[in-house]
Amino acid sequence: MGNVILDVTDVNKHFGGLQALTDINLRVEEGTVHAIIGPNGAGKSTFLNVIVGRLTPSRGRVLLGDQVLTGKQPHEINQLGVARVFQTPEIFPDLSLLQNVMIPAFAKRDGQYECGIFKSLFGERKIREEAEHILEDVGLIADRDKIAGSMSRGDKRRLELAMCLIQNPKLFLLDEPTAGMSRHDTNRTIELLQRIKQRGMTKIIIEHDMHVVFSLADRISVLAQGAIIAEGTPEEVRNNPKVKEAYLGGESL
Ligand SMILES: Nc1ncnc2c1ncn2[C@@H]1O[C@H](COP(=O)(O)OP(=O)(O)OP(=O)(O)O)[C@@H](O)[C@H]1O
Repeated sequence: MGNVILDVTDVNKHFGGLQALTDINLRVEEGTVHAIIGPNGAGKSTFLNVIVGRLTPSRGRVLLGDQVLTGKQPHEINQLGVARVFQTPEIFPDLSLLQNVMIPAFAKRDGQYECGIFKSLFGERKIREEAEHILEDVGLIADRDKIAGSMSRGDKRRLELAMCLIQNPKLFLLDEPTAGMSRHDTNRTIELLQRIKQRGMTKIIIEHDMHVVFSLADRISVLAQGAIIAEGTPEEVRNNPKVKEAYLGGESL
């Protein structure tokens, strides 16, 4: 294995009596796309929430490079280079698309969202140019002055991708990036993610759509009832009988 960027050791999470994650061990190699799949309620979102600091594990440790993430606040983890797109896009609905993409760049420069935009305008032009470049990349440049809240759901999700990309994260977490999208928008998003894959950004992607998973993933981990039941290349996972069993009692992927 090359450089490990994310190293998860023995992570457990319970909610009261419910064991949502059991002894999760996962290593993600720098520059790869690692998919996490599994039936509804398997623990996928819980796992992402542990990585980004929204949930504290009951036991275990998460490292980004040599930095310990466990116990840090979400904004601290974000500052260390972890960005995430959510199932429901988290955007600033009253601002333009361009402003939406510029804000995380100011926040990264100034250390926090709250005061970033009001701080010195030094570097603003550079940030604007970068934001425009990224809007072009995600196919939204023609709409840069539109109000974000007025865009379609698919466009909002692409906007949120752009807001993460401008941070140039070390690790990019995508929670069902194509959920609710038309086939056309899904394919555009796959193309976009393939393009950004070439830049070498490490990604973890949670996805139910196997077309998306098999188009993008270098490796796949399969979660079922809070435990990893299989891990390997897409071909290995596709042919694993335990995985077929976890999905609807043997139906093939
Ligand atoms: N905050 C919480 N409090 C209590 N139980 C929770 C909480 N969050 C998740 N759970 C439970 O933990 C289990 C794992 O949920 P999680 O949302 O991580 O699964 P998932 O694999 O992401 O599912 P889906 O594919 O449906 O999004 C479920 O049984 C869920 O009900």
